Amino acid sequence: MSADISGWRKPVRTITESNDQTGADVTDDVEAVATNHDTDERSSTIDSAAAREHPEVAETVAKIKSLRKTIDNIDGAVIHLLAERFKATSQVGVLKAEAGFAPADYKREDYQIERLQRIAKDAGLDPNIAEMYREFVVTEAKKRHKRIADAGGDPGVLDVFA
Ligand SMILES: O=C(O)C(=O)C[C@]1(C(=O)O)C=C[C@@H](O)C=C1
Repeated sequence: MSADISGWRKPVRTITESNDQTGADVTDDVEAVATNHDTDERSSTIDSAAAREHPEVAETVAKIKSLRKTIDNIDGAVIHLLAERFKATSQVGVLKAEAGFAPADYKREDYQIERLQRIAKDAGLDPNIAEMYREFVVTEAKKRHKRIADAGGDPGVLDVFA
């Protein structure tokens, strides 16, 4: 069974391109600023074509493209780290199910919250982002613990267990 990720995608979007922006900032002067009318979110495709068509922003496009390489490297590393984290928590889920422990351990979670808040502040990261991350991974880990327990400790119920 493969994971159903359809819920993670944005629903069908009605996007219209607008070339008649009147605002003062650079993006408004650049063509192909599209607006998603479901969310009112504006979007600009920043690529080589944009740089060719708008030489006045070519330097900015080049800087963004360079930063995107770093962003892609970081995203790849984060996915690898998440894979290792979920492999470890799934093993914890099996051990908990076998021993009859509940999926959650709130004392452990309190320690994790305090620790990650401290690390985030030291690292110059908004602690709210650290908490959003923690809440996401721990909630998902507990859902998997429950699925394993409901299957009598069999991790085979998970889509991926390595
Ligand atoms: O450490 C545990 O007991 C786990 O089950 C792992 C984990 C986590 O994802 O870090 C998940 C659920 C618990 O409430 C606490 C922590």
